[in-house]
Amino acid sequence: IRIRRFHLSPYRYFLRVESLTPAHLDRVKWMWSSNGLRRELCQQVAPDQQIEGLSDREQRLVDRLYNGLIQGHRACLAEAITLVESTQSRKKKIAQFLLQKVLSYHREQEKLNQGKPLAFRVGLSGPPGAGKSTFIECFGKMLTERKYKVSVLAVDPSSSTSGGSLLGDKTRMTELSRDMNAYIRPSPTRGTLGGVTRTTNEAILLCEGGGYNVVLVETVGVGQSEFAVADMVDMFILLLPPAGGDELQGIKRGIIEMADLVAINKADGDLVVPARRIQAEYVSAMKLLRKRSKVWRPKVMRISAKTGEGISDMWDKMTEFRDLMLTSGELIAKRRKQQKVWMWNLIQENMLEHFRSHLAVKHKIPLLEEKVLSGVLSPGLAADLLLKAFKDGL
Ligand SMILES: Nc1nc2c(ncn2[C@@H]2O[C@H](COP(=O)(O)OP(=O)(O)OP(=O)(O)O)[C@@H](O)[C@H]2O)c(=O)[nH]1
Repeated sequence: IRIRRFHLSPYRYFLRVESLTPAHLDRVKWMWSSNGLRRELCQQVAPDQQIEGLSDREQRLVDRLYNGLIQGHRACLAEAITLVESTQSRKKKIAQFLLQKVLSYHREQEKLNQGKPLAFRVGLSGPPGAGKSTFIECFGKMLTERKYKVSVLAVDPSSSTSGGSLLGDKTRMTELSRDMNAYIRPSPTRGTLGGVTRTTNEAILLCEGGGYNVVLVETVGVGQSEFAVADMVDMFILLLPPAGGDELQGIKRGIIEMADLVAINKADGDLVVPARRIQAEYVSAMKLLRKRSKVWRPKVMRISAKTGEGISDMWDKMTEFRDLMLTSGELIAKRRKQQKVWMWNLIQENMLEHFRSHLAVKHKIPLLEEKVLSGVLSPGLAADLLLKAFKDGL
Protein backbone atom coordinates (compact mmCIF):
# COMPACT_ATOMS: atom_id res chain seq x y z
CA ILE A 1 0.00 0.00 0.00
CA ARG A 2 1.31 3.37 -0.97
CA ILE A 3 -0.22 6.56 0.39
CA ARG A 4 0.91 9.92 -0.83
CA ARG A 5 -0.20 12.86 1.17
CA PHE A 6 0.46 16.45 0.25
CA HIS A 7 -0.49 19.66 1.86
CA LEU A 8 -2.45 22.08 -0.32
CA SER A 9 -3.77 24.53 2.22
CA PRO A 10 -3.74 24.77 6.01
CA TYR A 11 -7.20 23.23 6.08
CA ARG A 12 -7.24 20.66 3.37
CA TYR A 13 -5.33 17.47 2.82
CA PHE A 14 -5.48 15.55 -0.33
CA LEU A 15 -4.68 11.92 -0.33
CA ARG A 16 -3.94 9.66 -3.17
CA VAL A 17 -4.20 5.98 -2.72
CA GLU A 18 -2.88 3.48 -5.18
CA SER A 19 -2.95 -0.29 -5.51
CA LEU A 20 -5.59 -0.97 -2.90
CA THR A 21 -7.16 -4.31 -2.13
CA PRO A 22 -10.68 -4.29 -0.59
CA ALA A 23 -9.15 -5.02 2.82
CA HIS A 24 -6.81 -2.05 2.49
CA LEU A 25 -9.71 0.06 1.39
CA ASP A 26 -11.71 -0.74 4.52
CA ARG A 27 -8.73 0.08 6.69
CA VAL A 28 -8.15 3.38 4.91
CA LYS A 29 -11.85 4.24 5.11
CA TRP A 30 -11.77 3.67 8.83
CA MET A 31 -8.58 5.73 9.26
CA TRP A 32 -9.91 8.62 7.28
CA SER A 33 -13.38 8.75 8.73
CA SER A 34 -12.03 8.48 12.23
CA ASN A 35 -9.72 11.38 11.42
CA GLY A 36 -12.68 13.44 10.38
CA LEU A 37 -11.31 13.71 6.86
CA ARG A 38 -14.61 12.60 5.37
CA ARG A 39 -14.38 14.70 2.27
CA GLU A 40 -11.16 13.03 1.29
CA LEU A 41 -12.87 9.65 1.34
CA CYS A 42 -14.00 10.45 -2.15
CA GLN A 43 -10.40 9.99 -3.22
CA GLN A 44 -10.40 6.40 -2.09
CA VAL A 45 -11.56 5.08 -5.43
CA ALA A 46 -9.01 2.74 -6.91
CA PRO A 47 -9.78 3.14 -10.59
CA ASP A 48 -6.76 1.06 -11.58
CA GLN A 49 -9.14 -1.83 -11.11
CA GLN A 50 -11.41 -0.63 -13.90
CA ILE A 51 -9.23 1.53 -16.10
CA GLU A 52 -5.69 1.06 -17.30
CA GLY A 53 -3.12 3.11 -15.41
CA LEU A 54 -2.35 6.71 -16.22
CA SER A 55 1.04 8.30 -16.65
CA ASP A 56 2.20 10.68 -13.94
CA ARG A 57 1.37 13.65 -16.15
CA GLU A 58 -2.15 12.37 -16.81
CA GLN A 59 -2.65 11.60 -13.15
CA ARG A 60 -1.62 15.17 -12.29
CA LEU A 61 -4.14 16.47 -14.82
CA VAL A 62 -6.91 14.36 -13.29
CA ASP A 63 -5.97 15.50 -9.79
CA ARG A 64 -5.83 19.16 -10.78
CA LEU A 65 -9.20 19.05 -12.55
CA TYR A 66 -10.84 17.06 -9.79
CA ASN A 67 -9.59 19.29 -6.99
CA GLY A 68 -10.45 22.46 -8.91
CA LEU A 69 -13.86 21.06 -9.77
CA ILE A 70 -14.94 20.18 -6.26
CA GLN A 71 -13.68 23.54 -5.04
CA GLY A 72 -16.02 25.17 -7.54
CA HIS A 73 -13.54 26.64 -10.05
CA ARG A 74 -15.40 27.33 -13.26
CA ALA A 75 -12.25 27.09 -15.40
CA CYS A 76 -11.63 23.55 -14.15
CA LEU A 77 -15.25 22.60 -14.82
CA ALA A 78 -14.96 23.96 -18.37
CA GLU A 79 -11.71 22.07 -18.92
CA ALA A 80 -13.19 18.88 -17.50
CA ILE A 81 -16.20 19.09 -19.83
CA THR A 82 -13.88 19.67 -22.79
CA LEU A 83 -12.04 16.53 -21.73
CA VAL A 84 -15.22 14.42 -21.66
CA GLU A 85 -16.23 15.84 -25.03
CA SER A 86 -12.97 14.78 -26.61
CA THR A 87 -13.15 12.06 -29.24
CA GLN A 88 -9.49 11.11 -28.81
CA SER A 89 -9.30 7.68 -27.23
CA ARG A 90 -6.58 8.51 -24.69
CA LYS A 91 -8.41 11.64 -23.56
CA LYS A 92 -11.63 9.64 -23.33
CA LYS A 93 -9.84 7.28 -20.99
CA ILE A 94 -8.50 10.10 -18.79
CA ALA A 95 -12.02 11.55 -18.74
CA GLN A 96 -13.42 8.24 -17.49
CA PHE A 97 -10.82 8.24 -14.75
CA LEU A 98 -11.88 11.73 -13.71
CA LEU A 99 -15.57 10.82 -13.86
CA GLN A 100 -14.98 7.81 -11.70
CA LYS A 101 -13.52 10.06 -9.02
CA VAL A 102 -16.35 12.56 -9.34
CA LEU A 103 -18.91 9.74 -9.06
CA SER A 104 -17.25 8.52 -5.94
CA TYR A 105 -17.35 12.04 -4.51
CA HIS A 106 -21.06 12.19 -5.40
CA ARG A 107 -21.83 9.03 -3.55
CA GLU A 108 -20.08 10.33 -0.47
CA GLN A 109 -21.83 13.69 -0.61
CA GLU A 110 -25.21 12.05 -1.14
CA LYS A 111 -24.58 9.87 1.88
CA LEU A 112 -23.93 13.01 3.93
CA ASN A 113 -27.14 14.45 2.46
CA GLN A 114 -29.23 11.52 3.79
CA GLY A 115 -29.27 9.88 0.37
CA LYS A 116 -30.88 12.87 -1.36
CA PRO A 117 -29.53 13.83 -4.80
CA LEU A 118 -27.10 16.75 -4.90
CA ALA A 119 -28.81 18.56 -7.70
CA PHE A 120 -32.12 18.97 -9.43
CA ARG A 121 -31.78 18.01 -13.09
CA VAL A 122 -34.25 19.77 -15.33
CA GLY A 123 -34.72 19.30 -19.08
CA LEU A 124 -36.11 22.15 -21.14
CA SER A 125 -37.32 21.80 -24.66
CA GLY A 126 -39.37 23.85 -27.07
CA PRO A 127 -39.53 24.85 -30.72
CA PRO A 128 -37.20 27.58 -32.03
CA GLY A 129 -38.49 30.98 -31.02
CA ALA A 130 -40.55 29.72 -28.06
CA GLY A 131 -38.39 31.91 -25.86
CA LYS A 132 -36.04 29.35 -24.31
CA SER A 133 -33.08 31.69 -23.95
CA THR A 134 -35.24 34.52 -22.61
CA PHE A 135 -36.75 32.06 -20.14
CA ILE A 136 -33.41 30.62 -19.00
CA GLU A 137 -32.01 34.11 -18.51
CA CYS A 138 -34.98 35.15 -16.34
CA PHE A 139 -35.32 31.83 -14.51
CA GLY A 140 -31.57 31.46 -13.95
CA LYS A 141 -31.26 34.97 -12.52
CA MET A 142 -34.17 34.34 -10.15
CA LEU A 143 -32.45 31.19 -8.89
CA THR A 144 -29.01 32.76 -8.43
CA GLU A 145 -30.66 35.58 -6.48
CA ARG A 146 -32.08 32.83 -4.23
CA LYS A 147 -28.52 31.55 -3.74
CA TYR A 148 -28.76 28.56 -6.05
CA LYS A 149 -25.91 27.67 -8.36
CA VAL A 150 -27.23 27.07 -11.85
CA SER A 151 -25.63 25.42 -14.84
CA VAL A 152 -27.08 25.33 -18.33
CA LEU A 153 -26.04 22.65 -20.79
CA ALA A 154 -27.21 22.54 -24.37
CA VAL A 155 -27.90 19.48 -26.47
CA ASP A 156 -27.98 20.45 -30.11
CA PRO A 157 -26.76 17.82 -32.54
CA SER A 158 -28.27 19.88 -35.38
CA SER A 159 -25.04 21.88 -35.47
CA SER A 160 -23.16 18.86 -36.77
CA THR A 161 -25.61 17.91 -39.49
CA SER A 162 -26.81 21.24 -40.78
CA GLY A 163 -23.64 23.21 -40.07
CA GLY A 164 -25.74 25.75 -38.18
CA SER A 165 -26.95 25.65 -34.65
CA LEU A 166 -30.64 25.61 -33.83
CA LEU A 167 -29.87 26.78 -30.34
CA GLY A 168 -28.44 30.06 -31.56
CA ASP A 169 -25.10 31.62 -30.82
CA LYS A 170 -23.03 32.96 -27.97
CA THR A 171 -25.09 36.11 -27.62
CA ARG A 172 -27.83 34.18 -25.86
CA MET A 173 -28.29 34.66 -22.12
CA THR A 174 -25.73 37.43 -21.84
CA GLU A 175 -26.61 38.53 -18.32
CA LEU A 176 -26.74 35.04 -16.87
CA SER A 177 -23.39 34.16 -18.42
CA ARG A 178 -21.81 37.01 -16.45
CA ASP A 179 -23.28 35.74 -13.18
CA MET A 180 -20.62 34.05 -11.02
CA ASN A 181 -23.18 31.53 -9.74
CA ALA A 182 -24.15 30.40 -13.21
CA TYR A 183 -22.29 28.35 -15.76
CA ILE A 184 -23.48 28.14 -19.36
CA ARG A 185 -22.05 25.55 -21.68
CA PRO A 186 -23.02 25.68 -25.34
CA SER A 187 -23.51 22.45 -27.25
CA PRO A 188 -20.40 20.83 -28.67
CA THR A 189 -20.12 21.82 -32.32
CA ARG A 190 -19.40 18.34 -33.56
CA GLY A 191 -20.88 14.97 -32.87
CA THR A 192 -23.75 12.58 -33.35
CA LEU A 193 -26.79 12.59 -31.10
CA GLY A 194 -25.38 9.57 -29.26
CA GLY A 195 -22.06 11.31 -28.70
CA VAL A 196 -23.63 14.58 -27.62
CA THR A 197 -25.96 12.88 -25.16
CA ARG A 198 -23.14 10.82 -23.69
CA THR A 199 -21.07 13.91 -23.08
CA THR A 200 -24.10 15.79 -21.72
CA ASN A 201 -24.75 13.03 -19.22
CA GLU A 202 -21.16 13.24 -18.12
CA ALA A 203 -21.21 17.04 -18.07
CA ILE A 204 -24.23 16.88 -15.71
CA LEU A 205 -22.18 14.84 -13.26
CA LEU A 206 -19.27 17.25 -13.51
CA CYS A 207 -21.53 20.26 -12.91
CA GLU A 208 -22.98 18.58 -9.84
CA GLY A 209 -19.47 17.84 -8.62
CA GLY A 210 -18.75 21.56 -9.06
CA GLY A 211 -21.54 22.38 -6.63
CA TYR A 212 -24.24 23.39 -9.12
CA ASN A 213 -27.53 22.43 -7.53
CA VAL A 214 -29.80 23.17 -10.47
CA VAL A 215 -28.69 21.72 -13.79
CA LEU A 216 -30.74 22.81 -16.76
CA VAL A 217 -30.39 20.79 -19.95
CA GLU A 218 -31.75 22.67 -22.92
CA THR A 219 -32.64 21.25 -26.28
CA VAL A 220 -34.59 22.32 -29.29
CA GLY A 221 -37.76 20.29 -29.65
CA VAL A 222 -37.71 19.34 -33.29
CA GLY A 223 -35.61 16.22 -33.47
CA GLN A 224 -34.74 13.26 -31.35
CA SER A 225 -32.62 15.15 -28.87
CA GLU A 226 -35.54 15.93 -26.55
CA PHE A 227 -36.18 12.22 -26.07
CA ALA A 228 -32.56 11.74 -25.13
CA VAL A 229 -32.73 14.69 -22.73
CA ALA A 230 -35.87 13.34 -21.05
CA ASP A 231 -33.81 10.25 -20.28
CA MET A 232 -31.19 12.17 -18.33
CA VAL A 233 -33.21 14.55 -16.16
CA ASP A 234 -35.48 14.45 -13.11
CA MET A 235 -38.08 16.75 -14.61
CA PHE A 236 -38.85 17.50 -18.22
CA ILE A 237 -40.38 20.86 -19.15
CA LEU A 238 -41.84 21.84 -22.47
CA LEU A 239 -41.87 25.54 -23.32
CA LEU A 240 -44.37 26.53 -25.98
CA PRO A 241 -45.31 29.82 -27.63
CA PRO A 242 -48.98 30.81 -27.53
CA ALA A 243 -49.64 29.31 -30.93
CA GLY A 244 -51.36 26.18 -32.05
CA GLY A 245 -51.92 24.07 -35.14
CA ASP A 246 -49.52 24.74 -37.99
CA GLU A 247 -47.01 26.67 -35.96
CA LEU A 248 -46.45 23.72 -33.69
CA GLN A 249 -46.30 21.10 -36.38
CA GLY A 250 -42.66 20.40 -35.62
CA ILE A 251 -43.60 19.46 -32.05
CA LYS A 252 -44.27 15.77 -31.82
CA ARG A 253 -47.02 14.31 -29.74
CA GLY A 254 -44.45 12.09 -28.10
CA ILE A 255 -42.70 15.03 -26.44
CA ILE A 256 -45.92 16.29 -24.93
CA GLU A 257 -46.37 12.87 -23.38
CA MET A 258 -42.98 13.15 -21.76
CA ALA A 259 -43.53 16.59 -20.24
CA ASP A 260 -43.97 16.90 -16.49
CA LEU A 261 -44.84 20.54 -16.95
CA VAL A 262 -45.89 22.53 -20.01
CA ALA A 263 -45.23 26.26 -19.83
CA ILE A 264 -47.06 28.48 -22.30
CA ASN A 265 -44.68 31.40 -22.67
CA LYS A 266 -45.27 34.98 -23.84
CA ALA A 267 -48.48 35.29 -21.81
CA ASP A 268 -48.20 39.07 -21.82
CA GLY A 269 -49.82 42.02 -23.66
CA ASP A 270 -51.89 40.96 -26.65
CA LEU A 271 -50.77 37.38 -26.26
CA VAL A 272 -52.52 36.78 -22.93
CA VAL A 273 -55.77 35.72 -24.63
CA PRO A 274 -54.21 33.20 -27.06
CA ALA A 275 -52.01 31.93 -24.21
CA ARG A 276 -55.14 31.21 -22.12
CA ARG A 277 -56.75 29.40 -25.03
CA ILE A 278 -53.67 27.27 -25.67
CA GLN A 279 -53.39 26.50 -21.96
CA ALA A 280 -56.98 25.23 -21.91
CA GLU A 281 -56.32 23.13 -25.03
CA TYR A 282 -53.27 21.50 -23.48
CA VAL A 283 -55.01 20.92 -20.15
CA SER A 284 -57.72 18.89 -21.87
CA ALA A 285 -55.29 17.13 -24.22
CA MET A 286 -53.07 16.08 -21.34
CA LYS A 287 -55.97 14.59 -19.42
CA LEU A 288 -56.09 11.90 -22.07
CA LEU A 289 -52.46 10.92 -21.67
CA ARG A 290 -51.31 7.81 -19.90
CA LYS A 291 -50.39 8.46 -16.28
CA ARG A 292 -46.64 8.10 -15.81
CA SER A 293 -46.34 8.81 -12.12
CA LYS A 294 -48.38 7.78 -9.10
CA VAL A 295 -47.82 11.10 -7.38
CA TRP A 296 -47.73 13.70 -10.14
CA ARG A 297 -50.13 14.83 -12.87
CA PRO A 298 -48.44 17.01 -15.53
CA LYS A 299 -49.32 20.69 -15.15
CA VAL A 300 -49.89 23.39 -17.76
CA MET A 301 -48.93 26.93 -16.74
CA ARG A 302 -48.84 30.37 -18.33
CA ILE A 303 -45.68 32.42 -17.95
CA SER A 304 -43.96 35.42 -19.46
CA ALA A 305 -40.20 35.18 -19.68
CA LYS A 306 -40.17 38.84 -20.72
CA THR A 307 -41.98 40.26 -17.69
CA GLY A 308 -41.06 37.45 -15.31
CA GLU A 309 -44.71 36.77 -14.49
CA GLY A 310 -45.44 33.23 -13.42
CA ILE A 311 -41.76 32.23 -13.23
CA SER A 312 -41.66 32.13 -9.44
CA ASP A 313 -44.90 30.07 -9.35
CA MET A 314 -43.38 27.76 -11.88
CA TRP A 315 -40.37 27.17 -9.64
CA ASP A 316 -42.75 26.43 -6.75
CA LYS A 317 -44.45 23.78 -8.89
CA MET A 318 -41.06 22.38 -9.86
CA THR A 319 -39.93 22.02 -6.27
CA GLU A 320 -43.30 20.48 -5.40
CA PHE A 321 -42.67 17.92 -8.14
CA ARG A 322 -39.16 17.21 -6.87
CA ASP A 323 -40.29 16.78 -3.27
CA LEU A 324 -43.19 14.50 -4.18
CA MET A 325 -41.00 12.38 -6.42
CA LEU A 326 -38.31 12.19 -3.79
CA THR A 327 -40.55 11.19 -0.90
CA SER A 328 -42.40 8.62 -2.99
CA GLY A 329 -39.09 7.06 -4.07
CA GLU A 330 -39.94 7.61 -7.74
CA LEU A 331 -37.05 10.01 -8.29
CA ILE A 332 -34.41 7.56 -7.16
CA ALA A 333 -36.05 4.77 -9.19
CA LYS A 334 -36.09 7.03 -12.26
CA ARG A 335 -32.42 7.90 -11.85
CA ARG A 336 -31.51 4.24 -11.51
CA LYS A 337 -33.39 3.39 -14.69
CA GLN A 338 -31.66 6.24 -16.47
CA GLN A 339 -28.27 4.84 -15.48
CA LYS A 340 -29.17 1.62 -17.25
CA VAL A 341 -30.40 3.42 -20.37
CA TRP A 342 -27.19 5.42 -20.35
CA MET A 343 -25.06 2.28 -20.14
CA TRP A 344 -26.88 0.72 -23.10
CA ASN A 345 -26.60 3.91 -25.11
CA LEU A 346 -22.87 3.87 -24.52
CA ILE A 347 -22.63 0.25 -25.57
CA GLN A 348 -24.66 0.94 -28.69
CA GLU A 349 -22.52 3.89 -29.65
CA ASN A 350 -19.23 2.11 -29.01
CA MET A 351 -20.31 -1.08 -30.71
CA LEU A 352 -21.25 0.81 -33.84
CA GLU A 353 -17.93 2.64 -33.84
CA HIS A 354 -16.13 -0.66 -33.32
CA PHE A 355 -18.14 -2.28 -36.11
CA ARG A 356 -17.51 0.50 -38.62
CA SER A 357 -13.78 0.58 -37.98
CA HIS A 358 -13.28 -3.19 -37.83
CA LEU A 359 -10.77 -4.37 -40.43
CA ALA A 360 -13.03 -7.15 -41.69
CA VAL A 361 -15.85 -4.72 -42.38
CA LYS A 362 -14.31 -1.30 -43.04
CA HIS A 363 -13.40 -1.80 -46.71
CA LYS A 364 -16.67 -3.62 -47.49
CA ILE A 365 -18.94 -0.84 -46.25
CA PRO A 366 -18.61 1.62 -49.22
CA LEU A 367 -19.13 -1.15 -51.76
CA LEU A 368 -22.19 -2.61 -50.07
CA GLU A 369 -23.64 0.84 -49.43
CA GLU A 370 -23.27 1.56 -53.14
CA LYS A 371 -25.06 -1.69 -54.03
CA VAL A 372 -27.91 -0.89 -51.65
CA LEU A 373 -28.19 2.62 -53.10
CA SER A 374 -28.39 1.35 -56.66
CA GLY A 375 -30.94 -1.29 -55.69
CA VAL A 376 -28.72 -4.27 -56.59
CA LEU A 377 -28.76 -5.55 -53.04
CA SER A 378 -31.50 -5.37 -50.40
CA PRO A 379 -30.60 -3.53 -47.18
CA GLY A 380 -31.31 -6.69 -45.18
CA LEU A 381 -28.94 -8.81 -47.20
CA ALA A 382 -26.22 -6.16 -47.11
CA ALA A 383 -26.55 -5.90 -43.33
CA ASP A 384 -26.34 -9.71 -43.04
CA LEU A 385 -23.17 -9.79 -45.15
CA LEU A 386 -21.52 -7.09 -43.07
CA LEU A 387 -22.54 -8.68 -39.78
CA LYS A 388 -21.24 -12.05 -40.92
CA ALA A 389 -17.91 -10.52 -41.98
CA PHE A 390 -17.71 -8.85 -38.57
CA LYS A 391 -18.49 -12.03 -36.64
CA ASP A 392 -16.01 -14.07 -38.68
CA GLY A 393 -13.35 -11.45 -38.13
CA LEU A 394 -13.72 -11.44 -34.34
N1 LIG B 1 -43.84 39.00 -25.67
C1 LIG B 1 -42.93 38.11 -25.30
N2 LIG B 1 -41.91 37.83 -26.12
C2 LIG B 1 -40.99 36.92 -25.71
C3 LIG B 1 -41.07 36.28 -24.46
N3 LIG B 1 -40.04 35.44 -24.34
C4 LIG B 1 -39.32 35.54 -25.48
N4 LIG B 1 -39.89 36.44 -26.32
C5 LIG B 1 -39.42 36.84 -27.64
O1 LIG B 1 -39.43 35.71 -28.50
C6 LIG B 1 -38.33 35.75 -29.38
C7 LIG B 1 -37.56 34.45 -29.30
O2 LIG B 1 -37.01 34.33 -28.01
P1 LIG B 1 -35.73 33.44 -27.72
O3 LIG B 1 -35.53 33.48 -26.25
O4 LIG B 1 -34.59 33.84 -28.57
O5 LIG B 1 -36.27 32.04 -28.19
P2 LIG B 1 -35.56 30.64 -28.24
O6 LIG B 1 -36.59 29.59 -28.06
O7 LIG B 1 -34.40 30.61 -27.32
O8 LIG B 1 -35.09 30.60 -29.69
P3 LIG B 1 -33.69 30.13 -30.22
O9 LIG B 1 -32.67 31.03 -29.56
O10 LIG B 1 -33.81 30.31 -31.68
O11 LIG B 1 -33.57 28.71 -29.79
C8 LIG B 1 -37.50 36.97 -29.00
O12 LIG B 1 -37.80 38.02 -29.88
C9 LIG B 1 -37.96 37.27 -27.59
O13 LIG B 1 -37.87 38.66 -27.29
C10 LIG B 1 -42.17 36.63 -23.60
O14 LIG B 1 -42.34 36.15 -22.49
N5 LIG B 1 -43.07 37.55 -24.08
